[in-house]
Amino acid sequence: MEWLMWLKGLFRSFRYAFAGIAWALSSQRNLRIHAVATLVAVGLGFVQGIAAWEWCAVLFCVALVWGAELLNSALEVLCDRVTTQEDPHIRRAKDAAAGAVLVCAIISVVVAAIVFL
Ligand SMILES: Nc1ncnc2c1ncn2[C@@H]1O[C@H](COP(=O)(O)OP(=O)(O)OP(=O)(O)O)[C@@H](O)[C@H]1O
Repeated sequence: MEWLMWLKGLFRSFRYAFAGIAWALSSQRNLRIHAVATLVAVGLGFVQGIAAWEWCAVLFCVALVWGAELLNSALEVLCDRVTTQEDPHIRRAKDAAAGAVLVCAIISVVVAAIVFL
């Protein structure tokens, strides 16, 4: 029955992860923008009948941006738990995390232009 406990633990960690995504989607405006961009990119992919390597590039960018935004959201929550007072360290941490999202988003726009235009 050890494998059953292992499976239960696995499903529990999936549930936590989905809860994190649901929370971020409901509270983070930028993630909802990424969700719309993802639907547009996947829709365009089907309409244009893009090649397998183009799907790989598009889906990699989708994962990159969603991952960066989710980590950015996690960091924002932690920062706000530390302090909501003006603090230069918090500002740098939040700005750097936002910068990571921006880099991923810019690269994704370039990849989308290469694949779809
Ligand atoms: N406690 C703080 N001390 C100093 N600067 C802060 C603090 N909290 C936020 N900031 C500044 O405000 C910016 C926006 O922070 P905020 O927590 O409002 O994120 P947000 O607007 O939800 O960002 P995002 O659009 O990336 O989700 C930060 O990048 C940082 O420059």
